[in-house]
Amino acid sequence: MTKTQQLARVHTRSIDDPLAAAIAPPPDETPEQRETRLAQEAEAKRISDDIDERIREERALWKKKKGLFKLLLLGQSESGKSTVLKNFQLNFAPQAWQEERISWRAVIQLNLVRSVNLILDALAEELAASNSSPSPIRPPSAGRPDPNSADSSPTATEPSPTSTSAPPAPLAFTSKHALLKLRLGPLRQVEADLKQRLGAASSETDPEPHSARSPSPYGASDAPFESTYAHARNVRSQDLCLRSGRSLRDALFAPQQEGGRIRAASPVMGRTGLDDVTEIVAGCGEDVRALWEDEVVREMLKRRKMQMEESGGYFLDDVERIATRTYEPSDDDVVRARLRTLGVQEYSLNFENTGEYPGVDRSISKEWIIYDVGGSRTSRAAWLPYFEDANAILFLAPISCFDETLAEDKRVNRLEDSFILWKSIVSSKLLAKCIIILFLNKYDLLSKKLRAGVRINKYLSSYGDRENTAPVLAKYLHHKFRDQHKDFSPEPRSFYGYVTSVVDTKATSSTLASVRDALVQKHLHKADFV
Ligand SMILES: Nc1nc2c(ncn2[C@@H]2O[C@H](COP(=O)(O)OP(=O)(O)OP(=O)(O)O)[C@@H](O)[C@H]2O)c(=O)[nH]1
Ligand SMILES: [Mg+2]
Repeated sequence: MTKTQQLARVHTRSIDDPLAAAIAPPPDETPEQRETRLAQEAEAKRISDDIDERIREERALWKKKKGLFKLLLLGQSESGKSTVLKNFQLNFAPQAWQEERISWRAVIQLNLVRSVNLILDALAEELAASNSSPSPIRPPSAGRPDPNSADSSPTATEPSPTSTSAPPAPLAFTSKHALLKLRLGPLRQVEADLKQRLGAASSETDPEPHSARSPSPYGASDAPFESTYAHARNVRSQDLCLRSGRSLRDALFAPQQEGGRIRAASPVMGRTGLDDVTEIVAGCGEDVRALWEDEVVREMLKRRKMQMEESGGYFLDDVERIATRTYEPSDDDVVRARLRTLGVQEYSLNFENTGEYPGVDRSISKEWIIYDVGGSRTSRAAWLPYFEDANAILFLAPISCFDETLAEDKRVNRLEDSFILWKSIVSSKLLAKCIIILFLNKYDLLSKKLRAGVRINKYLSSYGDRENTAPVLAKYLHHKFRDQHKDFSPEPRSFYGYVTSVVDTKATSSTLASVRDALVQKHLHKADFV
């Protein structure tokens, strides 16, 4: 057959066969175009093979996971779920923990910088207000003590704002404060760049759309999953997806989402690279310390009720250690670092160097799957699909929050929200066979708050005139949660309740050891009888 006859046959076939026609190269293709086309086809095939391979891997993993012990961490946002996950790794997979510790540096830097910028925002407002008032800012030497010198305090020469009912004296800002604000200006760009690098999880909240709210926070149903489930269409897709990670870093550092596709957190930053960030933060260390230790700034924060020490990712007291060029996070830093969880994060915990339980299936004693979830109200619809498969639930109720409201809905008291969630979990038929463990968390913050004079019965009238102390409130709440567990569980089951401060890694270590023992024993016991 001649070349012309061959071409004619190809042409005829392509007319007969629309698929062949669609994929046939253009008749007038140049050698360069052909090269580009072949390269594109090879790349498309590589991507397709990759996807097939990933599907095969996922299937194999899923088969393997079917027999594994699955623990679900549940509770409202900022209750301490991810902190518990970190404690699990610190205790039971220390080698993996050490390998990943350094990756937390950017999160800790962001936590520190975010706190500084919050203070600077407040300072900027105050300075703008005092500039427009009749008594403008004074230079530090204008007859007033330097607020930074050890033996002087602006409040020492002024009546205390709380001692009389008269309006408090204006805050004694000086040009030093304006200068600090100016010199710490670069931290705004650092915050923006770190946020860009770490993705959506690095922003604290996304408020619920008003349209998703009923007049009462939970409507008539009293079931947080159902009411939020109904609003699932309003939820951003990233709040509903599962991200699995074999490492803690993968599980906690949520990748960014773009048009439904997951993109790994970019190693390339905005205007400042990671080393530049460390450099800038180190350069600002001295000024951050001066700002944080300044008496006028402290008074300003007090008047504005900004309790920096109680917010997640509090590192201001550690600025001297963190704002250095050679900073490496300690175990405690990583445990205290705050990064919001988006969607559901799957983490596979391989117990290193821990004793086997004699006669116990290796899958229960050596490897668990832990699901860490985003706790904000809009994220809760994503929990439901994991209920069916869960062997155990660890529920966190932060008990220091009796006088606080949810970040996503200021009308809802946080303790009340925890009770409603707890009730719906213990009464869920899907979870009837699940072992449920309760952590009454943030006991350290509760003690601090009560020592500072906050009255419990002002927020919790049922508390009556019981002693206004942390042990008494913890016991009171323990009984309340236990009673709900007893009254609403679809079938009788044991109650495990612990009072915890999960940022205290030493105390948490022994709690987790007994939790693990209880879970393994209970799981086996149940397996014998089903
Ligand atoms: N002082 C103190 N801080 C705690 C305790 N538990 C958690 N925290 C801090 O509270 C913040 C929130 O904790 P996370 O573990 O991130 O909370 P979460 O439940 O995972 O929150 P979401 O991911 O938003 O659902 C972090 O900065 C923790 O360090 C505690 O017992 N005491
Ligand atoms: Mg979390």
